[in-house]
Amino acid sequence: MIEVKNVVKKYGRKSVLKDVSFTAQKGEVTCLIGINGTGKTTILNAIMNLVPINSGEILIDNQKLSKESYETVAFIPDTIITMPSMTIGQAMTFMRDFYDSWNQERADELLGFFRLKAEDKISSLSKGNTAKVNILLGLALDVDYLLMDEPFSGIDVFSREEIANAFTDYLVEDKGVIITTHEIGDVEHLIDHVVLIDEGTIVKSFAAEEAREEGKSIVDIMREVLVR
Ligand SMILES: Nc1ncnc2c1ncn2[C@@H]1O[C@H](COP(=O)(O)OP(=O)(O)OP(=O)(O)O)[C@@H](O)[C@H]1O
Repeated sequence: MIEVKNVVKKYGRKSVLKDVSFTAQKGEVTCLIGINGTGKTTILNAIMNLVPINSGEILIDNQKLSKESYETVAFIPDTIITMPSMTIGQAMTFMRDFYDSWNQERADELLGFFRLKAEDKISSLSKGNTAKVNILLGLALDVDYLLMDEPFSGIDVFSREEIANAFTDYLVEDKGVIITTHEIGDVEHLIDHVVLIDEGTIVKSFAAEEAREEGKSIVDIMREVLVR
């Protein structure tokens, strides 16, 4: 379980995260949802210790952040994470050489699943295929937790569906996944837990199943909570 407890982050005098607390369980997809600039990326950066926090605590499986706890987490930002001059195959080889947790069999499977070609150069890929490569590189790591910043942003509906299918497939297995998004629409069926964030504050946190049982979509609840 990843526990974010009472996290405060300021840039200068501006509070970007104001007492943020939530948990993300293994085996579940937790989605941080909020409009642009509301603090979602900052939360992922804080979990990865890429930005220092002012106060609060982040625990991964009850452990404070350490070299060991990081080996159980992979972070996929919303930008190209390998050298654009590489081919997909070269990027996979790079990852294999660099990470002990690289799972070549799963990587090959994902390549087929996303219908990507190993010989294609990363710089020549469409936005959707670039996102798929990022996701492939993250999902091929045998880690317990996967953090993904805006994996569906700006991607056409067909690619979004393919990516969503990878999440519901055995490929994600029992990983704990945290994704951020501002466009929930057609991917809401793959989400287990929703954390709504507005201006650096968690305004609601709920199981997606609860909403479904009440006959509401996540978008309905977002409207109720965020539109004032
Ligand atoms: N390095 C920085 N210095 C100053 N302010 C920053 C810095 N990084 C982020 N911010 C501010 O923190 C706030 C939250 O940014 P963050 O990127 O976490 O939001 P977000 O919800 O991920 O937005 P988006 O959906 O646009 O990616 C924004 O107001 C942003 O301008």
